[in-house]
Amino acid sequence: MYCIKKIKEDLFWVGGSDRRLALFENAYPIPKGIAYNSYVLLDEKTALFDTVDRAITGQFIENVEAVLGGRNLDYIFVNHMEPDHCATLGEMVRRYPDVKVVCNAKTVPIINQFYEFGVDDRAVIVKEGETVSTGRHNFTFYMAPMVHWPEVMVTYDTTDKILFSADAFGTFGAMNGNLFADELNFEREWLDDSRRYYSNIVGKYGINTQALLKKVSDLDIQLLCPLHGPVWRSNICWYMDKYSTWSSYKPEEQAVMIAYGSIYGNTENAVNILACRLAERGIRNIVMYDVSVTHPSYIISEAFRCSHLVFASATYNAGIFSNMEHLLMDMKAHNVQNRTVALIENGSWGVMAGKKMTEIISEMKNMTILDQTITVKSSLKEDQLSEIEALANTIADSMS
Ligand SMILES: Cc1cc2nc3c(=O)[nH]c(=O)nc-3n(C[C@H](O)[C@H](O)[C@H](O)COP(=O)(O)O)c2cc1C
Repeated sequence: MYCIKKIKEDLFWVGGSDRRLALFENAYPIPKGIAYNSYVLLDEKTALFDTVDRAITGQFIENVEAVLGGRNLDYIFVNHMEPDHCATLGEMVRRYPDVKVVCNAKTVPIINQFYEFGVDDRAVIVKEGETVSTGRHNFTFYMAPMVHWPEVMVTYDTTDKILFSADAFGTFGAMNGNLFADELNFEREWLDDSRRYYSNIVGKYGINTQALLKKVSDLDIQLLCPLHGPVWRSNICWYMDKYSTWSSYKPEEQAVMIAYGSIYGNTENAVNILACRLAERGIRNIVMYDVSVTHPSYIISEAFRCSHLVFASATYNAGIFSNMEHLLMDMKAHNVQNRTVALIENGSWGVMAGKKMTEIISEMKNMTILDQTITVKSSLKEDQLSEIEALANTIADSMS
């Protein structure tokens, strides 16, 4: 049976959710599932805004058919050609053989790479600022390269002030009946997953995201329709501000995140003591992660949130404990920058972790590494507690 939501008189959500998928992009855990949004407009011409992932094909086809109610599909607007949004494009073309595909020039070769149907004859190729009309509605296009593939564009409905924003403003999380963000406690229940989605999926492309935000900043947006997660009809500026902070790599909060890699527990013991000393200096809401337990996507997301990062690692085969090394390389790849960093290293015969961590972090932009790296030799001793106190003082001072 179809499962659709009416958004406006003539606009319907025809997407669906997957709560079985363990890893989004076969990389990122999604314990709360993922939604694939797609929208049908019933104007003088009918239009479909993007399609969905293969996993929900059956539901999607029923939804589109139900909304169209026997009408033909005239247009498919392709804002993004990643398979989680285009896997059912071929099937739509097969079912609606006269459909025109509205896309930009960069999209055409990608469609032809993924599909055999040959889009050239049916493509309506649009450029920045051009307009396509479906009757009452007029649509203008803004290119958003690398947010988060090169062909991405966003589509603005100048009639009803709706922005179809592709992957921008998306989030992990299945839709559980409430389609609109104002029906959810977004800040409490969704913001962390939204940040984790942005930082891991698009985070590398902050400059591109900033460019898109600039382009859409003058638009009157009454409705924000991303391809994942809830639809926004209020508080849109608040959410865009979050995107602005994340994409400019500014810390969202003055806060401390501690990540440690420990085999036998002595490095962990050192950061536990440091966290207690930080708390005594009035630092609240300290977060701490064991890099062997917590998936890096969560820690990267926290690095986008927090102003101060502490990395503590045992030495491992003359290098960094492997999970910590992986995390730091991942952070570098995601362009984490503008943070204050403190380091703790540990080893039993040739301590190398601090030097190696410094090398990786130094290659990241504008990272201030405090010159108070603490070296633990196997286990922390009484006479090193003053070093921990001193590091806690430095971190606390740099936060005020
Ligand atoms: C596989 C392996 C490789 C190690 N390689 C080194 C090394 O190259 N240099 C060193 O000083 N310690 C090395 N260690 C020892 C640990 O770094 C050291 O015991 C440290 O104190 C462990 O801290 P933890 O209690 O937080 O796990 C290695 C340990 C393991 C298990």
